[in-house]
Amino acid sequence: MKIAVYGQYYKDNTEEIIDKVLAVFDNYDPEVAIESNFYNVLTEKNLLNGRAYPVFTGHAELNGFDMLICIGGDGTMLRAATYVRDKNIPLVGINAGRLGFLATVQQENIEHLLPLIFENKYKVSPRTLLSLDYDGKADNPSDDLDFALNEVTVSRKDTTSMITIETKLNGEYLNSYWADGLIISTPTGSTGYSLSCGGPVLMPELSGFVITPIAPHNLNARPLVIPDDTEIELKVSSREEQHLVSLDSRIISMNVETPLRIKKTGFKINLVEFPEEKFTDTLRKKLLWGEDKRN
Ligand SMILES: NC(=O)c1ccc[n+]([C@@H]2O[C@H](COP(=O)([O-])OP(=O)(O)OC[C@H]3O[C@@H](n4cnc5c(N)ncnc54)[C@H](O)[C@@H]3O)[C@@H](O)[C@H]2O)c1
Ligand SMILES: Nc1ncnc2c1ncn2[C@@H]1O[C@H](COP(=O)(O)OP(=O)(O)OP(=O)(O)O)[C@@H](O)[C@H]1O
Repeated sequence: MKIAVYGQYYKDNTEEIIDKVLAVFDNYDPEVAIESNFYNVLTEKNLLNGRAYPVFTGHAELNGFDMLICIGGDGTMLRAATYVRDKNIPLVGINAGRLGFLATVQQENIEHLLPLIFENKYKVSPRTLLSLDYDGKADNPSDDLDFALNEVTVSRKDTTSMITIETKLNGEYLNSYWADGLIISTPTGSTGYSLSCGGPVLMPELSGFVITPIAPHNLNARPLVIPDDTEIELKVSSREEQHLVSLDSRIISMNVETPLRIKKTGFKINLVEFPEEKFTDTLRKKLLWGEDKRN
């Protein structure tokens, strides 16, 4: 089995996590490669116990891998998705962060859950992504910035004034939101930013997106669930010349009045799901649905 390992940060608890992961590797003897920046950190801190591994630097070098193990929080998982892209490599997250909604393996469960990967005792949960297109995109040097696992968001820039977001679905006018911004969320992203703005939680396998306004002053505007084969067009007008567009954690400035075309990508990201860490378990544990004392 060929395993890629990705992480962004070094913290005090990294050593303990790496020790546990390496112990599982020792038992199952996979071929391992580590993302080069993370590898440098791990070797500098002497966390690999003198072992050497091949490195990878980007998406193109991940051909032939069977799994990407991501060590970090949800932000690191979102970044890891930019390495996997359309390669169909299952992605599993070891939560070194705070919430870890997408990174479902807790530190204390590494020895128990990671072996299940090698014993083929896991499922994959295919996740729909959103793509962004606009005239002039090819001139933008950041080619990472054209898809999102969580959401595409437009928001105001350099102003406290609201922006107006003209929204069309499959070419037909829906609404002009007068708001701080607008979120187009995937089912995966429905538990992230969209949820904070009053959006519904979508089950991961649902074929839908959510359009959630951020603090709309049209008080009747509510989050809307749409079929995921819809092509969404947004056009922002503002007192400023630019507004922001974000795809998950990544953000760019965009000239106002630029038509933004958003639709489902032609590929999915396969998140690993273990029998005892299903989406509904994560909902209860991470969003604390089970914490109401009356339950
Ligand atoms: N007000 C908000 O709730 C808000 C604002 C901005 C961004 N976000 C979310 O943060 C994401 C980017 O992450 P970051 O690490 O760069 O920002 P960050 O450091 O501000 O972390 C955002 C928080 O959102 C959680 N999160 C991310 N994706 C999630 C998901 N699919 N389900 C449940 N929780 C999730 C993370 O665990 C983290 O605690 C965005 O894609 C967006 O969903 C949320
Ligand atoms: N490899 C790692 N080793 C130890 N700690 C880590 C590692 N990666 C991330 N962390 C911890 O997790 C924090 C958050 O990580 P990350 O940005 O990936 O997630 P996040 O989006 O903030 O979400 P979450 O709420 O799940 O932590 C980091 O600041 C750090 O404290």
